[in-house]
Amino acid sequence: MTIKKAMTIAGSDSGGGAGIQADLKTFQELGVFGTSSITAVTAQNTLGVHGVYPMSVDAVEKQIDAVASDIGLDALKTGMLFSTEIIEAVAAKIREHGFKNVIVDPVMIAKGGAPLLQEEAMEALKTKLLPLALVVTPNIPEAEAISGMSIQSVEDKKEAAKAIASLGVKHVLIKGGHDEGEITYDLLYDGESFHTFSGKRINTKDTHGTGCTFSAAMTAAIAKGASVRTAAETAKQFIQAAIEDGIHIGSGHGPTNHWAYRQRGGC
Ligand SMILES: Nc1ncnc2c1ncn2[C@@H]1O[C@H](COP(=O)(O)OP(=O)(O)O)[C@@H](O)[C@H]1O
Ligand SMILES: Cc1ncc(COP(=O)(O)O)c(N)n1
Repeated sequence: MTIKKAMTIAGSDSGGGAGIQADLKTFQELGVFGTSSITAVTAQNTLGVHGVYPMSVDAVEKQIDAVASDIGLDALKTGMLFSTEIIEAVAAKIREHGFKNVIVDPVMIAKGGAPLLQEEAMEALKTKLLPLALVVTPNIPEAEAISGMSIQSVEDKKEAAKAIASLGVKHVLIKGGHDEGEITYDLLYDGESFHTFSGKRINTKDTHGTGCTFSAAMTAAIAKGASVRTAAETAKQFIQAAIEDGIHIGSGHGPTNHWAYRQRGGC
């Protein structure tokens, strides 16, 4: 049996619901061996972010090199990258090692409002990292920030997806968690056509780490050889199960249930 491998380059969430922790749990549940390069340590729980401690560029680079030179990877995702320097270092390492299946989750702000990406780092994200990505998975505020457009309708979402694709990323998946309505719609643009993934919106406050979990599930599926579209379908099912079968941890915005998808028979 050949084990497929995925790497996450992201921040650590001490509360276990988002960041590196969410990514590794998701990789594990989908049968993929997970590795990591930690970009920042956050002191975080379900009530919010209590501290952000970025790693040095050297530490981020060495973690990537250590994994690449020995273990290798079939896909990699990025999450919280925090600064221009870290983004530039990660982009350079992606090019140096020739990593192909790169999924960028452009994490900017935690649900409680704490910044996880410095404002001035947006330019490096757009010009250095996105051109190397197979997929980028912004939520609606992130898609607005990257495209510079306001998103009020499905047509706006499509225009924003096209604008983001023009930065050089092959697939744009705009997540619909921040929309309103009984159904969530996630929109995938592959440079030619649009495809929508929908699910029942769950009325819950426990959505901490949904974006990280979604992009990690896509990364695991792509590591196993799925197309971007099939990977998005898997990720949608994974996150739907994880939100529906909530585990109610902590007194604020709790994490989702990473076991749920496999317990329902997915793998
Ligand atoms: N309340 C909810 N019920 C069902 N699905 C949700 C809910 N909130 C978010 N999702 C789904 O979770 C995934 C992450 O979405 P989103 O919340 O937009 O990302 P982020 O965590 O990056 O802000 C998407 O597939 C979205 O449709
Ligand atoms: C270390 C870290 N990375 C990412 C997020 C975003 O979480 P979400 O997926 O809920 O937007 C977070 N809160 N903390």
